[in-house]
This record gives sequence, C-alpha cells and structure tokens, in this order.
Amino acid sequence: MLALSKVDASINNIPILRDISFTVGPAETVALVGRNGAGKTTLLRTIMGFTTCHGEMRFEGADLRAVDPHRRPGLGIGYAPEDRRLFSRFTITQNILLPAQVAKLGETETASRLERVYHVLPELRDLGPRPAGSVSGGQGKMVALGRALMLSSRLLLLDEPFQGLAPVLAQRYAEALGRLREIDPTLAIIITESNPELLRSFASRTITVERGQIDSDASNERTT
Ligand SMILES: Nc1ncnc2c1ncn2[C@@H]1O[C@H](COP(=O)(O)OP(=O)(O)OP(=O)(O)O)[C@@H](O)[C@H]1O
Repeated sequence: MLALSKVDASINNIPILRDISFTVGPAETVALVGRNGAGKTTLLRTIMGFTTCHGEMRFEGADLRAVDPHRRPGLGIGYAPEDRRLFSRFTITQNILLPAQVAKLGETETASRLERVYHVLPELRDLGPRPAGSVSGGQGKMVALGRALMLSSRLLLLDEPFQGLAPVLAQRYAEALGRLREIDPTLAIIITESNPELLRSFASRTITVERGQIDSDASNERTT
C-alpha cells in the first residue's frame, strides 16, 4: 500500500532523513519508535508532503510525490499531527468536518463518515458544539484523531498520540483504536512513540528510527 524507497528528506535545507526504505501493507499497525529528535515526525510529514524529499514514495502503486500535499488526504490518508493544529475558534464538530469539506465530500458521505468517527470516539458527540479552544490537551488529541479519521479510509498516521495523556485518557485512546481496528480491519496505521514498550501490545511491527535512518524493522510477537 505504502512503499518508501531510499527516501532522503530535509527541512530548510537541513538534511534530516537518510535512505529510508520500508513498506506498509493493509491491516498493519506499525509502531515508529525512536528517541526525541530521531526523525519520526519528519517521516510522517514527509509522507504528507511537508518536507523536501528525494527518492521514491508510492501509495497504492502510484507516485505519491506527484500528488500535491493538500490532495494527499483525499487519497484516504488521515494524519493527526503531534501538535494537533485545531482551529480554536471553530467548534469541535467544525474541526472534525474540515477535511471532508476540503475534499469536497457529499453530504451523505460526510454524515456517514462522521457517524464512523462517533462510533470510534463516542465522547466527541457531546463535545461537538464546544469551541476547540476550550478543550483540554488530552481531549484535543481525541479531536485530532476524529478529524484524521474523516478521510483515513486507507492509511492513518498518528504522531505521538499518547504523549502527555493522563492514564485514563491514554486508556480511552487505546480503546478507540481497538474499535477502529474492529470496524476497519484493512486500515493501515502508523503510530509514532518515543517509548518502544508502549505500542508493543497493539502494533504488529516496530520500525526504529535513529538519527534520521532506519535502525531496525521487526515483527512484534504479540499482535492485535
Ligand atoms: N523546522 C525544522 N528546522 C530544522 N530542523 C528541524 C525542524 N524540524 C525538525 N528538525 C530537526 O529534525 C530532527 C528530527 O526531528 P523530528 O521532530 O522529526 O524528531 P522526532 O523523532 O519526531 O522527535 P520527538 O520525539 O521529539 O517528536 C531533529 O534533529 C530536529 O531538530
């Protein structure tokens, strides 16, 4: 589904990623781990088209680099960035609906995708009318997941979703991912995390990044 081959990426002419090659297939949950500053966020941003990169990136067989960054979500790729990037004056629901509007989805399709989001994250139904600026950091992570789910029919990229979450919210977030897996078994998910142990239980595979390069890529013993 997603295949990177010898990808180098830089930000403001500073080389960050070197010689990145891996593939992710449907139904895989991949943990992308590495120390702070290893390059995990940059790798997700490269897939979304926000860095200068060289090498080959293919998505469902087509050249992903030829697709403008703002069109990549429309291919079925959802992205929840580490810093959430919610529009604080918009309501929670408006934030969640935004990608659907940008992708010009029809009303019926948008409504059914919103129902899918509520199935995975029931608490967002009640939070919906509140301005996004009024929710806690942890709740904001749930909203960012909901927004990413609107278009993630094929691939979901989550950047450090557990960082800074109180244990109760982390548990709810993990349960939400479990519900997502149940209703969408073929979705591919890539989750970044600096603590490799945290994702071992529900990721089928762990890719370790160190200083901008892939250090290891191995299946996990326990899978979901
Ligand atoms: N805008 C930028 N300009 C210059 N260098 C950057 C920029 N963004 C990231 N970097 C550098 O790229 C490297 C990789 O950063 P990245 O954010 O991808 O790491 P990470 O593995 O996601 O780290 P963390 O776990 O702390 O989020 C770091 O050395 C960082 O300083």
